[in-house]
Amino acid sequence: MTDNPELEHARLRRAVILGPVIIGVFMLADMSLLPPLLYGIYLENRLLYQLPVVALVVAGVFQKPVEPYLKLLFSLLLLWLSFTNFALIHRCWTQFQFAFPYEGTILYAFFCVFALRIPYKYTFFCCIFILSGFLFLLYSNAIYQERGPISAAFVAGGLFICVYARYRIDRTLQRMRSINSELKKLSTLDPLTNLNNRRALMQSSESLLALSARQKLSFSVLLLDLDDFKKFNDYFGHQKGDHAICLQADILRQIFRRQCDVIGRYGGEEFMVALSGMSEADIRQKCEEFSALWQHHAMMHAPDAAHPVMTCSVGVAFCENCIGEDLTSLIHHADQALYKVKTQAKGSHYITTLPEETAW
Ligand SMILES: Nc1nc2c(ncn2[C@@H]2O[C@H](COP(=O)(O)OP(=O)(O)OP(=O)(O)O)[C@@H](O)[C@H]2O)c(=O)[nH]1
Repeated sequence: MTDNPELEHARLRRAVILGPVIIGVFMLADMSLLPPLLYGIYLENRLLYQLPVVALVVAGVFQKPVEPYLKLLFSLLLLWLSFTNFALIHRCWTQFQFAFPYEGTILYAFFCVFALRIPYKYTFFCCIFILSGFLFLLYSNAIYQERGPISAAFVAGGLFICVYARYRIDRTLQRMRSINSELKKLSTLDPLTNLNNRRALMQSSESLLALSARQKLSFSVLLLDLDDFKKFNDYFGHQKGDHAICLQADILRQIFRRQCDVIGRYGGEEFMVALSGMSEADIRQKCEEFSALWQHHAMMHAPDAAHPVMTCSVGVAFCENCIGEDLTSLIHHADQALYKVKTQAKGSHYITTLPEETAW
């Protein structure tokens, strides 16, 4: 199982190419067993009815527009191969009283279901059709005579194994996928706020910085830290503290709405935002909107805090041209800017423009 659809598709192409090779090998084996009288109808069946369809399917697998229909295509291929095989068995019997072997039916099913990975539901319906076709063939002609019932049981058993094994494989894959996505979520999300955790935040910010440098866009790092949060926690308790942290996350989501904006929890009550392609004036406006939203919520603060309601300080490192900048140094500049706000005017913001020149 892989999450890479390109790799999966390449594997499928290799598997489907294997199909005609296997049919070719079986043709050689069949020809060595068949009475020469049957060569004509055998070759007609394989070369005129089966191989051209297999070749069409192989060609189809290499066409992008066919990709969404591959499951259906492989199911139709399985039905076609099985029923043309039944037609051959029928002709060999009615024209020459020769009981052509039926085992190929099971091999076609195994190949299409497991190598070409026809999903369980498609497999189920295909196998019902194939088994019905085989039973009809068997009981409308006395091809395998007294071995008829055991042949029917063999085909039914083979097809049942196909359906059941495919069902188990699909279920296991489904469970693995959901466990995988759960693990991915756990490894990238902060459980309290559902924002990026520090690891994911750093990764996404690094990618955004690289992209901004390539596209010659501006890049900014914002560090946001709730003011006097220790006092808030001490006065109202940790649960209320958690509530304030979640509100901070909600406010950040409301302010930084673009898909490319990276928001995450940097640690404790400190958050970080990485923005691309925004002017210094845009950033300033965002910081003001952010403070205004905290004012709007008017969350009561501890009596000994700097402000009567909860506020948040913001330190920003802004660079118009971020080619050659590295994230750690930008975070360091944002942290210094935040320190200035904390020591001089909690609840406001400070922007450090790189190369350095500062503005309140
Ligand atoms: N409730 C809660 N508190 C947290 C969490 N993470 C960190 N804290 C608290 O956040 C507080 C941070 O305190 P400080 O770093 O001293 O900062 P501060 O009190 O906000 O002071 P200034 O930053 O100078 O305004 C500590 O009391 C931590 O226990 C959390 O997930 N939940």
